[in-house]
Amino acid sequence: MVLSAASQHLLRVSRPGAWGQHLLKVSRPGAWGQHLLRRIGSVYTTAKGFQEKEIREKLQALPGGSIDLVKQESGIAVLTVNNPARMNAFSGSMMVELEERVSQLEEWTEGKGLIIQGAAGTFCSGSDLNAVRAISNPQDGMMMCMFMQNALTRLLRLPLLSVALVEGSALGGGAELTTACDFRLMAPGGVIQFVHKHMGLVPGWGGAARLVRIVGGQNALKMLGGALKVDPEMGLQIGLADGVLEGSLDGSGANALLEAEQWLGRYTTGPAPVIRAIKNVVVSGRELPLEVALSTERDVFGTVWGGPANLQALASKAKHK
Ligand SMILES: CC[C@H](C(=O)O)C(=O)SCCNC(=O)CCNC(=O)[C@H](O)C(C)(C)COP(=O)(O)OP(=O)(O)OC[C@H]1O[C@@H](n2cnc3c(N)ncnc32)[C@H](O)[C@@H]1OP(=O)(O)O
Repeated sequence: MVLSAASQHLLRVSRPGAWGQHLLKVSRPGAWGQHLLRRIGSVYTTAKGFQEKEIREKLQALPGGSIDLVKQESGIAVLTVNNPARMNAFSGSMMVELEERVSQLEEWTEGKGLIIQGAAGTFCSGSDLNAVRAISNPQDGMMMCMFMQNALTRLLRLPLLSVALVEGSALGGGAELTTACDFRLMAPGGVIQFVHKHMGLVPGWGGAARLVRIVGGQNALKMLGGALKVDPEMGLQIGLADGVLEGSLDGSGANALLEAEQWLGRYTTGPAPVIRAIKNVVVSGRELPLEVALSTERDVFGTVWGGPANLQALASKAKHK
């Protein structure tokens, strides 16, 4: 089997066994998520021609809106794409803020889940077209593309179970953002649409690569080639949507967010180290070559075997003579 350069790199970086010694020294299972991210690292680095400092400064100079993050005691964080005057389109500074929020979440060792929503009852209409015009030259466009691919890849790799709560429109880069979550929940009337063809584009934030892995090549081709408007019914049918919400009775987003938290709660109830370990073994199974994934799974197993949750479960299930 011919391994890609990336897989060969991964095998070198994470040769089976090497992680075992290192990970067994890792005291806090939560730290494992950071370890995995560090060892796999960002997709693009300076060594690969990515001039992060320069593009970050250029994006920062394109203001508007915000990316708001609330980390709750429950272990579920809520990230809000907040630019309602522009249908929550991403300004340049919002792209920088997204990366900063991902960094905060990478350091949040008590976290178990993440819900991403848009402000004012709509999700996100992609890049702010005004910002896009300001960086429409090839060099800046490629750097923005790499900046967002790095941020969204790290988002999907977080040791948190993540949900995109799609109310209203998720268009272009907004559609791509939904694919950087583990799950998508759609509210009645919600639409996910890869409008890139209408812009003379293809996805650039990694949305095509992730979409193929979610819905398969044929469905991805139809969605991109036809710029299909995926509603909740179609989303369920093709596997893009993992659930459809009852919807807000009063039109506010509050009920939808509560519904999404209740849905996510089915999968995040339990000790944070165990929930985070579950996401980590799925990330490695999803992204790493089999033998590396197996040894990674063993290493993660080693961080919870005999841990507080395991010992407590054993004690409670011990057969009392
Ligand atoms: C790799 C990602 C890719 C890239 O970076 O190249 C992109 O994401 S490109 C952007 C792709 N997104 C779009 O093409 C969506 C553009 N917006 C729309 O189609 C509509 O606005 C829609 C369907 C989201 C909402 O339509 P509606 O009629 O309900 O509202 P308006 O169109 O009147 O929008 C209200 C207000 O928001 C402004 N707006 C909406 N989307 C954007 C955007 N992406 N960039 C900048 N501004 C946006 C719109 O201009 C209106 O502003 P106003 O000042 O009131 O005219």
